[in-house]
Amino acid sequence: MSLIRDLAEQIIAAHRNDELCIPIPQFTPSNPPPRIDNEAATDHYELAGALAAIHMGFIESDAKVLGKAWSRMAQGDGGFNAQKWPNRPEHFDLLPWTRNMNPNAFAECPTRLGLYGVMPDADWVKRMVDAELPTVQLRFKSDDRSKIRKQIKEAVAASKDSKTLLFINDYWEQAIDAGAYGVHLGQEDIATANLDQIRTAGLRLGLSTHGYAEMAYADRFCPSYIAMGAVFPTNLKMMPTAPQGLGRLYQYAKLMSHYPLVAIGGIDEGSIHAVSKSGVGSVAVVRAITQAKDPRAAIKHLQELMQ
Ligand SMILES: Cc1ncc(COP(=O)(O)OP(=O)(O)O)c(N)n1
Ligand SMILES: Cc1ncsc1CCOP(=O)(O)O
Ligand SMILES: [Mg+2]
Repeated sequence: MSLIRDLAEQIIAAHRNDELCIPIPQFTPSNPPPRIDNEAATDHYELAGALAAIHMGFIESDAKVLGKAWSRMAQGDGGFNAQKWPNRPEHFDLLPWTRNMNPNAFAECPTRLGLYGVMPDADWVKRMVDAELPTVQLRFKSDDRSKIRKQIKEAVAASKDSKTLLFINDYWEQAIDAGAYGVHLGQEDIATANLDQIRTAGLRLGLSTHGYAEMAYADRFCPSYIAMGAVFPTNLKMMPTAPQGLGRLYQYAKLMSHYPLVAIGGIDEGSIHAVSKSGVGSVAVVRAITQAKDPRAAIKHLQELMQ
């Protein structure tokens, strides 16, 4: 175990200043780190990579995926180098083929979806279409099926013959019926949605991810875009992981650069420039638009800052 600990310490030391670590509670005998050596790990690098990741504040599922990535990277390079960080699709065993060669790929969408407004109702969607926002999502939450249908119908009508691409959050069946451009689903939503139906209907599919394990899982579906977040704290949604921060976002964007990417969560005028520099082609915001004194002016400013 001491060799593994030594390798893990080298990784942590090499990446201390990369903004990949997020604060985690101090591990103590009564609060021990998750065990990462209890499965059939194939080599020291896998265990060391996972151990380092746990101590850098990655959740257990991400640490396991990272451990395997460290192992593949060391094998591919013919040796271990703590200064590197796994960031290539083959390190994470992502699909080897391109979208064009994958019969199960979802319909393509632009690589750069630009400023992406996630809006609470169809009236907000209309305002965004009028402001010529390139991408908008209707994220209307309700248990009332007729209200949902009406909201989706209005939002689709507003975006028809416009410059705006409209994604519908969650309600994939109604989105197909209404002829929306695309659907956005979270990881839990994938379990219950009929993805074949969405694909066959030709709708684009965006998937949420919150870390390495979810990105690797999302890749199996070859969605139209992958959303990554929350980058910063947000009070609009309970997130399954801590805010990921810019350091991780930059690594995620490098790894998934063959997909159209969307960054989301707590992004505002103060951060959108740095977020865009990660390489994502789109930045999704809620409050930066809906809580702005002048939403149109905010959109213009946010778009300028994204350049
Ligand atoms: C662009 C974008 N990214 C992430 C989400 C969140 O989706 P999900 O995890 O399914 O959560 P809900 O939005 O359904 O509460 C999103 N909507 N859009
Ligand atoms: C829907 C959603 N999914 C991840 S973060 C988020 C909300 C983002 O809202 P804001 O941009 O106001 O932080
Ligand atoms: Mg959802």
